[in-house]
Order: sequence, then structure tokens, then C-alpha cells
Amino acid sequence: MMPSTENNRCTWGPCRLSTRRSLWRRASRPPPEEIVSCIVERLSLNENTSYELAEVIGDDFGQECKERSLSASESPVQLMMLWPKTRPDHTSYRFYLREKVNDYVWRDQFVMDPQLIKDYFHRFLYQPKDREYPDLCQLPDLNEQTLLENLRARFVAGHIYTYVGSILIALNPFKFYPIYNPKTDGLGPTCRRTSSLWPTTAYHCMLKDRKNQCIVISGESGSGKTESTNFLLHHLTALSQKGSHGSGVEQTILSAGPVLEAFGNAKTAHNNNSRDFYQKRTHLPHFTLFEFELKHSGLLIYDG
Ligand SMILES: Nc1ncnc2c1ncn2[C@@H]1O[C@H](COP(=O)(O)OP(=O)(O)OP(=O)(O)O)[C@@H](O)[C@H]1O
Repeated sequence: MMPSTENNRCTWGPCRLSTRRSLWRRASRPPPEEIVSCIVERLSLNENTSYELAEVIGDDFGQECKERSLSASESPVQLMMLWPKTRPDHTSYRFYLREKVNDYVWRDQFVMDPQLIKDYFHRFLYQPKDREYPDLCQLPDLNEQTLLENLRARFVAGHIYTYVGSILIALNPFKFYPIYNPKTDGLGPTCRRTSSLWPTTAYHCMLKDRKNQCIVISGESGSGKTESTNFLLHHLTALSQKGSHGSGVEQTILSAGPVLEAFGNAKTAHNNNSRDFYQKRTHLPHFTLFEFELKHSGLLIYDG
């Protein structure tokens, strides 16, 4: 069976079994040049013209999608073994014998200011060192040092909230930052991009999927879990549009928090107001607040 030629290209694939078998006999993994010279010889092609093998990957409709020339170190037989076996005829994958296009042809015709290319890639490859990333996943080089440096830089600049994907890291500033809008209970534009994004997301997921949502607040003693929980409650009650500022069950619970804490809390090395004794389970019309405390003895679930 002779390989077909079209547009100075010769198809050589699994369908050309006789050609392939004869090549296979010569060596188990012949390099591309050997296959090319064999085909040139069999097809009596012009030996003065240089040819090369190209791997072509087509789609299910028989359209060619990708074509690339094989390097001298690649083995066509090995490549064929990697082709998916979903279609027995392998029509989507094939090799072409094509006239070699010398690099210098397009290189000479291609004129572009090298500085332009450098400037273009500079924007992606070299991030400014002093840049802060509100999401650690955006760090170009993510390791412990860059992570801590980014958190520190953000903290110094007054940004205490940083995302890691869907997780929010809150650094305790131990002083009040005017980033919570008291009129809207943290729904202001400053907060929307930081701390209020996750309760908002949870609230809207609850409405959309009609499924319970879970927010885990974790950290060591004095890291700000109670404060964060209070911000969360404020935010959720504001979102549910039932937590009025003057009345309502939610407002009563929120207001009772400091009074109850006065009886149950203790001073520790890390926190003047540590919630060591007082645990609670708060019921609001739309959500329940469970408190889990990771103490020395392990995970204790308080449900009372
Ligand atoms: N977002 C915040 N803004 C300002 N101050 C904060 C913030 N978060 C925490 N703090 C300060 O840190 C103190 C300790 O925080 P908090 O009581 O929430 O810690 P905790 O993690 O609940 O501690 P524990 O586990 O010991 O109960 C608070 O009393 C408050 O002064």
C-alpha cells in the first residue's frame, strides 16, 4: 500500500500498515530521520528536498487541529503508543511527511522590536516586589517566606484580611479598624472585598441551593475568633434584613453577648477576654451557631 500524497505531504499512520510493518522490522524504535529516508526512498521522492515528520492531531470531525514537527530525539513508534485507543482506526492521530521549512525563512521575515516583547512578558514574569496580594493563591512564587511576607505587608498597610482561595485569614490587629460600616453592619464597600465576602457567599449559597452552610472559625487563643464571630453574626443578621438596630431577637442575642462573656470568660496569657468557660449555642431564625473549642484535650463539642 502506497502512502497518499497531497500538498507535498505524505500521510503515514496506522492505516498504512504495510509501510509501518516494514519500518518496524528495521528497528523497534526508528528515529524520525530513518523513517523519513525510508519513505522518501519508497515513494521515489526528490532526494534533494529535505523532509520531516509531523504529528497531526485531529478532532472527531476529521478536522486537523494541531500539527507539530517531530524532533530528532522523538520516537514515532513511542508517540503512537501514547495515542488514545478510543478509536480503532486512529483517524484523529497521524503522521505527515512534509517538506521541511527552514527556520531562517520565517525568522528573516519576522520583524518585531525585541524590547516590545520583553516589555510584554515583563508584566507577567516579573511582578513588583512590593505588591500585595489580597489572595495568596495569586502569589507568583508561593512558599512560606513569600506567604508570611505578603501577610506582614498587608497587615502593616492595614489590611488584616487575606484570602487563600475560599479561606479567609484574619490577623488580629488588637485595635479597631474603621473598615466595618456600623450603618450597614459591615456591608459597606470596604468590607465587601474583605471580611464580608465569605458570610455573604455562604448566605447566598444557602438561598440558592437551599442547603445548610457551614463556616468554620479556627485559631489559637486570642486570635480573634469571638470578634470574627460577632462580625459574622452582625453581617448575617443584616443580610437577612431581620436584624433591626433597635429590636428583634437577633439584636437581643448580639447585645447579650458581652454581658454573658463577662460571667464566663477568663484572662489568659494570650487573651484578656478568653472564652474558656462560657460556651454557647446560639439559635437565630435562619442559622445556628455552634461553638467548637480545640483545647489541649482534643476536640470538644459544646451543645448545651
Ligand atoms: N477584628 C478585630 N479588630 C479589632 N480587635 C480585635 C479583632 N479581633 C480580635 N480583636 C482583639 O483581640 C482580642 C481577643 O480576641 P477574641 O476574644 O476574639 O479571641 P478568641 O480567639 O476568641 O480567644 P479565645 O479562644 O481565648 O476565647 C479582643 O478582645 C479584641 O480586643
